[in-house]
Amino acid sequence: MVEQNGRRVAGTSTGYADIRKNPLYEVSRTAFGLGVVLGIFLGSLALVRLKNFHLYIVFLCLFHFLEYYITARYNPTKVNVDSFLLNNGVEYIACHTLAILETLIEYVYAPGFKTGRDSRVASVVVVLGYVFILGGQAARSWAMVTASSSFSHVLEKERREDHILVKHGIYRWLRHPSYFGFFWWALGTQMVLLNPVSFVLFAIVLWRFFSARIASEESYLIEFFGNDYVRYRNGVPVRIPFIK
Ligand SMILES: C[S@@+](CC[C@H](N)C(=O)[O-])C[C@H]1O[C@@H](n2cnc3c(N)ncnc32)[C@H](O)[C@@H]1O
Repeated sequence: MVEQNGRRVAGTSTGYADIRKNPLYEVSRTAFGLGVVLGIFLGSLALVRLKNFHLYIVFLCLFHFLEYYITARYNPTKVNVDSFLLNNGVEYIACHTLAILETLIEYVYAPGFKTGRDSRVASVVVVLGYVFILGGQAARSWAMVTASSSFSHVLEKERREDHILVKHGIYRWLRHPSYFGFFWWALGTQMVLLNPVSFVLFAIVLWRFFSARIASEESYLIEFFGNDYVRYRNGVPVRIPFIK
């Protein structure tokens, strides 16, 4: 934290964003685009039957906006246009495209099922889905704020000077809170959409991804922090099923 015009500003304590990696026209265009899509889907909510689909798009826009915003605010030296995570790999785009297709196709053939009005079980799944989305987003954002300059969207393979082992805040209860948040957030999106096929697909793709990612991330963290990290790893769970 540093003082700026009498205000405590968290982000600037670690330096300034590199303007060359954050072309203003591109950042403003992307943020504007996300805002427009969010506005259209939120604004038309009252007019449509498929409300959960509209809310899914709203939460998707909010997620991508927050990825950039929190990085810019709390980790400014690492922020760049990719921090929106809109280019989050082919699998990510394919999964969301399939999820949208599944929603629309099933809506055509089983509109009652898709709107969740057919059964009590469906209503419970949808409510639980919103809990996962909100809880997952909160965990991810909180992790990014807590870890600040130790957080990076790209896996660090060499230790930087300002990289400290984070064990406080949400990291006290969860070893990989941003992955935990993303995992449950993404499953929550498929629950509110009542997408059985995409739910299974998301679970498999995300589990495989995070299982491999955590294994390689932890081998670097042990290299960086030695026994401190081993002790931390032994005491704090991940809370993604079947990942120790
Ligand atoms: C995308 S961030 C994810 C952080 C963490 N895995 C999580 O889910 O909140 C990846 C970077 O965070 C760093 N990292 C992960 N856990 C850390 C911790 N407890 N303290 C400091 N850095 C950590 C890794 O070195 C990696 O470069």
